[in-house]
Order: sequence, then C-alpha cells, then structure tokens
Amino acid sequence: MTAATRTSGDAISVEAIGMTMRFGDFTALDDVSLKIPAGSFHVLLGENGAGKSTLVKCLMGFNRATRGEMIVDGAQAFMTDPKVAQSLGLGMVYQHFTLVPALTGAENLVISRTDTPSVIDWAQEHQSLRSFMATMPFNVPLDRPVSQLAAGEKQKLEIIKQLYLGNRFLILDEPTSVLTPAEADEVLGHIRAMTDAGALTVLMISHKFREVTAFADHVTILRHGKYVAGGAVSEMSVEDMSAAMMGKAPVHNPRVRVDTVRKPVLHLNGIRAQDRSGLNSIQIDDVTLYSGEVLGIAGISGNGQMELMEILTGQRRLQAGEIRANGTRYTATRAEARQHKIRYLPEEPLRNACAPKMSVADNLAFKMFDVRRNGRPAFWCNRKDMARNADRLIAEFNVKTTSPDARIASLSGGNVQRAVLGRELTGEVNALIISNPCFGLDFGAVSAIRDRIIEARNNGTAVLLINEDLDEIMELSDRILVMSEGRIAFETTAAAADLTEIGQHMAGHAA
Ligand SMILES: Nc1ncnc2c1ncn2[C@@H]1O[C@H](COP(=O)(O)OP(=O)(O)OP(=O)(O)O)[C@@H](O)[C@H]1O
Repeated sequence: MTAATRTSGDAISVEAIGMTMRFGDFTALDDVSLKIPAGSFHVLLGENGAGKSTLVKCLMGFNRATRGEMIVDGAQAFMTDPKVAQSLGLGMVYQHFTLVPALTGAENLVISRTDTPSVIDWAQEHQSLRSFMATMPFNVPLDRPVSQLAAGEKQKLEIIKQLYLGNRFLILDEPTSVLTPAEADEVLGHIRAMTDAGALTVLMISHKFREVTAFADHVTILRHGKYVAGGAVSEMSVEDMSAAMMGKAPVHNPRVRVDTVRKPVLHLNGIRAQDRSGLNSIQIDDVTLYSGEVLGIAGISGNGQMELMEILTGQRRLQAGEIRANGTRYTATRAEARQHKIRYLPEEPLRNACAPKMSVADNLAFKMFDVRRNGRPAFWCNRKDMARNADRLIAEFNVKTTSPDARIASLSGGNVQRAVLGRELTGEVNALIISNPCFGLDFGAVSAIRDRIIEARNNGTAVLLINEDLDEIMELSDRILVMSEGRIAFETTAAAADLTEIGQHMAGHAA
C-alpha cells in the first residue's frame, strides 16, 4: 500500500525513546524521550540551538539518530530514511512554502504522490480531489496557480497536501512565520479542530507563546539538547515555559526611546523596477529615511518587500529614479556603503550574508578584514584582530557555537542570525536596513535583537525595518509604511497606527 492510497483517517501516535544525536564530539540531542498520543497537539519549545530541528529530523529519518528508538502507532519503527516516515504516515510542513508556484493546487497535489501515473486522467483526478476536499475542514481554491494564492492559503494547501498523501502525524516547523496573525489563528484553529476530532496528531515547533497557550495541549521543552520540562499546557504559565527554555526567569527591560535630532539619511525618489516575476512593477515615489527613527515597512509577503531590499542593496536594476544617501547619488556598492556607513541585514543570512563553508570567525570579520584600525586599506589579514573580534561578538551576542573555528553553516538558524547582526552592528552605523530580523529566533534572542535595534536608533542610526511580522513593526517603529502590490499604499505614525486599518491596506482592501 502506498501512502497515497492509505485510507485510514485516524490520527497516529508517535513515541521517541532516548533519542541521541552526536555530530563528531558534539551531542546535539541527549537522551530525549517524548510521547505524543494520537490526536494531541504537542509543541516543541527551546531556544535557538536547543536541538528541536535535530530531534524532528531524527523522527522523520533525515538524521540517523546515534541512539534511540521510535514507536509509531504502537509498533517499533526504524527511521532509516524519510521515505520510511512517509510510508508510516508521518509528514512535515516547513516554514517556507514547497509548492510549485506556476502549477495549480490540484496539479501540485497530484504530482506530489509517489504513485502518480505517467499519463494522468485529469477528469478522474479532479473528481477524486473534489471528494477528498469535501472531507477537509478548510477549503483552498485548487484551480488557480499557487503563485496567485495568499500566504494563508498556501500554508493551508501545504497542510492539505500532507493529508492528501495520507499523513496523519504532522510536524509543523514554525508554520505561521509567514502568515498575518489573523491567518495564523485561522490555520491553527482548523488544525486544532482536526486533532480534537482524532483525525490528526501534531508536533509543532514554535517560538510564539501566544500560539502555544491558545492551540496546543502538551509541550516539551529542550535546552542544550536535553529534555528540561514538559506537560499539559494548561498547567504551565508562560513564565514557567520561558524559564525552562532559558534556564532562568526572563528579564523584561522596557525599551526606552530617546528623542534625537533627525536629518534625512536615505531618500528614494521616483523608483521604478520590475518585480521578480517580471510582470509587475515596483513603484516607490518618495520615501525618506531619517536618522534616529525606525521606519517600518509592513506588508504581506510577496508584495514587493524582497525587491525593495534588492533595490536598496544594489541587486535589482532600476528602470527609473534614484536613491540618495546624505544628498549624493547612491548605488549601494561596497565602497559607497562603507563611505556612508550603511549596513544590511538581509533575510536568510546564511544564504545571503555569509560564506557558509567558512568559519564563524571569518564570517564575523567580513567588515574588517581588509581595513586597518586607522581605516586605511589592509593588504593582509590580521588573524589576531580577527580572533579577538570573533571572541567579543560571540560573547556579546550570545552566539552558541562549539568554537569560533566551526563552520558557520553548522550553527542553528538563530545563532547564524545573531552572528550576522553582531557583525553588522559593529562600529558607527548611519543606516541599518533590515529584513525580518527575528524570523525563526527564540524568545530571548528576539528580545535581545529588538533591544539592539532600539539602541541603534537611540544612537542616531536610521533604521529601515522591512517586516512581515506586524507585531514587531508595531513594537519597534516610529513611522509605518504599508507596501501592497509593489507600492507604498499607506503611511502612519506609530502613535496613530490602527491595526485594523493597517491590515486592510496590507490586504489591499482599504477604501
Ligand atoms: N549537521 C550538523 N553538524 C554539526 N552540528 C550540528 C549539525 N546540525 C545541528 N548541529 C548543532 O546542533 C545544535 C542543535 O541545533 P538545532 O538546529 O537542532 O537547534 P534548534 O533548536 O532547531 O535551533 P533553531 O531554533 O535556531 O532552529 C546546534 O548547536 C547546532 O549547531
């Protein structure tokens, strides 16, 4: 029987016993056990680097655990390969979408099966898809190309795909990171209804306590690769959970903003460029970024924010218009960025701002290896200075790495983010252009990074914050612009900001 033809609609139970995963001398997962009964909604919490991804990769057969046993629906299972997990009904939904954008939902579903025939009888497939969708708790249009679906619909389709494949135990890896709060609540609400109905079991990795308390029934907390706490969500407070994650009670420092004298630092004027599809245009008529402010750019993913970041980093050709930095024309070359002290923190820093095969120390030295302390060009690398710089930033930004000489790609996602932020905030910074800085970061890291952004702003840095997380935009910004369909659709001060109004402009529904 292939996964695609499995007919049972019942939730699957999963138990892991003594899961251990070593990478060389380093133990990323140390004797962790967890029991997830059929029909429960279980959350896995832990700081960046705690071992969450390592554990789920062992459960799904992407990692061959060094030690440990797994029991699926009461029978011992040997996860030697992801195909074994799939054949037993275990599936995974990732943070980022995996659907093919140019194909319709129906085409995506049919080609994802392992038993798709070489000649597809579409009339029959559409008929059986209609019957299948009638059993689903939520609907998604299957006749449109996935590229035309909203983020919430895409994430629902990712989940539907797993259910269509017959999977009844789903691992959700931060499934709401790309959704608006309303979309997140809708998707998680439907999932919770399925677990309550006994049709699905869920293990979700999340950093959002709100989602844990609102939707999950049980929680397991990891710290430094070990199990540290767990139990019924109803019996644990957010303080208990965060204290277990961090090994101490959280400290909340109110972020104090100081008034600064503002002057224009960057000006975008009459910008015209193509978007990624080449079909639509990005049009930014007149935006000025001032020193000592955080200017938030809100918007649903895919409305031109990525292209704006590319324009600001000189990676997207302008058809018209210009950027001026401190009054002079700016094309974002490395020399210009250095001269104007403009720094960038792109999304997915491992891919966009690191050399993955190089060490943590080398990556931390990218801003200084070819400059002497007096600011003049250096002709050879000062290894001692680079090592000192790495030690300082690793300590200051709490980067968890086995050593400064470890490859940066071996760090967990959150720790790569901290390392790059540390590097970019070193020295005098006139403008900081950031995209989704806290994506995938744990509670402690989010708070630390938000503190750093406000600290930079208070010191006079002009911060442009492109962010899909509206809560973060509201918390950090002085002024907010909403991007929709490649244009600036709305502007407000943070003081006057109204969430509903911003949401309407984000969705393109505003009057
Ligand atoms: N292939 C690997 N080789 C060496 N070390 C690794 C490898 N994969 C993970 N690690 C290490 O194992 C530890 C746990 O990483 P893991 O990715 O499981 O953390 P996580 O809890 O998922 O973190 P995050 O929230 O940042 O994604 C980290 O210290 C990481 O550097």
